[in-house]
Amino acid sequence: MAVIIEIERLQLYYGAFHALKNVNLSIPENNITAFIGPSGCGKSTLLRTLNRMNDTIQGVRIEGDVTIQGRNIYASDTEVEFLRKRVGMVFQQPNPFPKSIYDNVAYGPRLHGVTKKADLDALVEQSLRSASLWHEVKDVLKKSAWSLSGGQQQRLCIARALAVEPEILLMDESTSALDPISTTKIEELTRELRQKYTIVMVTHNMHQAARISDRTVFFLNGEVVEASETETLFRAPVDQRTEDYISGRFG
Ligand SMILES: Nc1ncnc2c1ncn2[C@@H]1O[C@H](COP(=O)(O)OP(=O)(O)OP(=O)(O)O)[C@@H](O)[C@H]1O
Repeated sequence: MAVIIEIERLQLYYGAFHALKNVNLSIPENNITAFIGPSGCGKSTLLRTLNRMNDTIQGVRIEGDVTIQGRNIYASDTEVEFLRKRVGMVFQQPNPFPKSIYDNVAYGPRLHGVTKKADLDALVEQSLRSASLWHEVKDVLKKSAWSLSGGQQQRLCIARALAVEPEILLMDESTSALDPISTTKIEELTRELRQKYTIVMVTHNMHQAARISDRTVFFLNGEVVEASETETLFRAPVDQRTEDYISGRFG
């Protein structure tokens, strides 16, 4: 399977605090990769290095390489705006803009220069369809995004991320604020999306990783302890620390 993201010798410091320690990881294309591990082990930090969201945090220092399709995203000539178009992100709390449903989805394409109404209409419909939301909102596109339920808002945020046609979608605990039915919908949607996108997700919920991911990476104290096929990691972990974590002995 083709590797789309290669992380090599990655170190990340928040000031004096060493948050990621020599991370080496290959992430395959059109797969769901889940990051699991106890609170504070560096899962979200690593996720944020993949679209340079840590750049906005003061005092962060990064060493090592992250390459996406062979290009080092920390090279000085990387256009961060373009990188974030290719690597979209969905957060823990649904965060639609205080705009209409339509304008939320059209926001990114407009920013990237799409102005024709017919083109925007097509992109909005296609993105909402991909996020399994079209049928619920097609007659109320002018309504405020804030009028939607939490689960619908999160699918709208997924549609908004997809509207700029990314290759990679980062999901940071994207279901943890949702009820079980909305969670199931997003899990099913994530499985569908992987046919077209590479998905990297952080989850607190081991069962969720086991249910939907293809590969799982277990972190502890800023280090990768074990990374393998999800089925293997949960059935026959190699490292004792992985075994202790997945069997609920800590975390
Ligand atoms: N902006 C920041 N400044 C300083 N330290 C930070 C910052 N963000 C995270 N950290 C620290 O880095 C470590 C890793 O945090 P991170 O949020 O990546 O962990 P996590 O595994 O995603 O945790 P959780 O599951 O609780 O979200 C933690 O010790 C955290 O306190």
